[in-house]
Amino acid sequence: MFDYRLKIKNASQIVVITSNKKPYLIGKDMSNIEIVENSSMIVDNQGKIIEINKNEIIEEKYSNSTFERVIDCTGKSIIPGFVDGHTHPVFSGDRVHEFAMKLAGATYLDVHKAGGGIQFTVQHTRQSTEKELLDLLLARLDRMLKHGTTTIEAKSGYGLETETEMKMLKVLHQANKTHPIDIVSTYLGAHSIPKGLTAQEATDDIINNQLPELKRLKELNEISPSNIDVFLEKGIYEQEHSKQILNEGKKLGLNINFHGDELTYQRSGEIGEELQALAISHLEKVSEEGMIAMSKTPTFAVLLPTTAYILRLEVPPARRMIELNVPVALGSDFNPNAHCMSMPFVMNLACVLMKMNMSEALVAATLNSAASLGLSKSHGSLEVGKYADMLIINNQKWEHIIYELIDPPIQYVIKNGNILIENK
Ligand SMILES: N=CN[C@@H](CCC(=O)O)C(=O)O
Ligand SMILES: [Zn+2]
Repeated sequence: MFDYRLKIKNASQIVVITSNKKPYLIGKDMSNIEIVENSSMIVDNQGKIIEINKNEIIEEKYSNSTFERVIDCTGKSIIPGFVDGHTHPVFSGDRVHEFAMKLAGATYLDVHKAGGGIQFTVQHTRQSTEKELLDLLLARLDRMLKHGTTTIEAKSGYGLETETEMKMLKVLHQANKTHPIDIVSTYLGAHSIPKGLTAQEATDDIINNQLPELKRLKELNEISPSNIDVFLEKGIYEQEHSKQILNEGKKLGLNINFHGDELTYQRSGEIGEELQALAISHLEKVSEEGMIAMSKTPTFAVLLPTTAYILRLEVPPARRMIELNVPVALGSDFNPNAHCMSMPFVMNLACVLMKMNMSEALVAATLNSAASLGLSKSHGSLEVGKYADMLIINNQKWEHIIYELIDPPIQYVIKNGNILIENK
């Protein structure tokens, strides 16, 4: 047995984000991240950071200690592992044919109304076994890890009835036990109105059938959802039904974390404050009042620049949100519509399309996305007592993770102090 699991030495920069246990950053603080230069780090045998300090101090203090692994980070920089705040990774069947339709001019709702989109994925996912879905998910998690993601939020939502929704939550529960990526799961039975039902009938099914089964299986420890979600949208779950569903979930102890104001303005920010939502995703069409409401709760804005990019939509007003002190997080929105598993690409889009600066994008993809999942006590920054989830970048300057498009220089992916990916 070694004294410690890992020593990182001689890093040009360790981007700790913050060192005073702030649960998340807002406003100008998002641009002032903390970086410790010419530094080293010690990780204990539980995978937690016990010290980050200047090279000389660590060398002297731990000169008689033994380490399972030592990595010389001369000329390299270190950032926290990414926390992807919004994904839909459990599904079968791809939708590459719809990508062609959209390139030819079809909108998301055109495809949806023609029976494609979510409905297409629902048909395929209902037919897949738990094992098939788990295998697909594990392969996707491996790909996310290669891009530096160490924690994700992940939704159900391609079942729209009790059996398949619970199957998806079971798959997420199993994957969380077997895969190194930490998964925070979200119940999204209200992702679309199932074929043949009205919105009222679908709402009743969720409240009377799906949520009671969710409660039962959660008590049996077969599933572990932390959040409840709805797709609050015109012609899908509109305001009254969304509020009813979210409130029922809240009664079961789930955090409210929903899709809002994506294609049309639906008072999402205002509803978020009313229901004390933890997070709202998308927000392309949010109002000024909605943003002010979100800053009060506070409710995290989980922004998904891949959606606007793929669907050629307006981007959400990230700059105004930051000015108004709304806590801003980022997610890949990985799903069969926006097939993106790369948080470096998401951060690049956030900078180029939404005009965030690189520090803001990094905070949004680490500490703030962890906080949007209630995890920032243990994840999202490199602070003493937190898990050593981090990426070693093969460059002295951490910004290369955003600047180098497509193939950024991630040399190591480390989770709980264990080296999971080591590139030459
Ligand atoms: N907008 C709703 N849900 C997903 C898309 C899901 C799908 O098209 O399969 C999203 O966040 O973009
Ligand atoms: Zn989504």
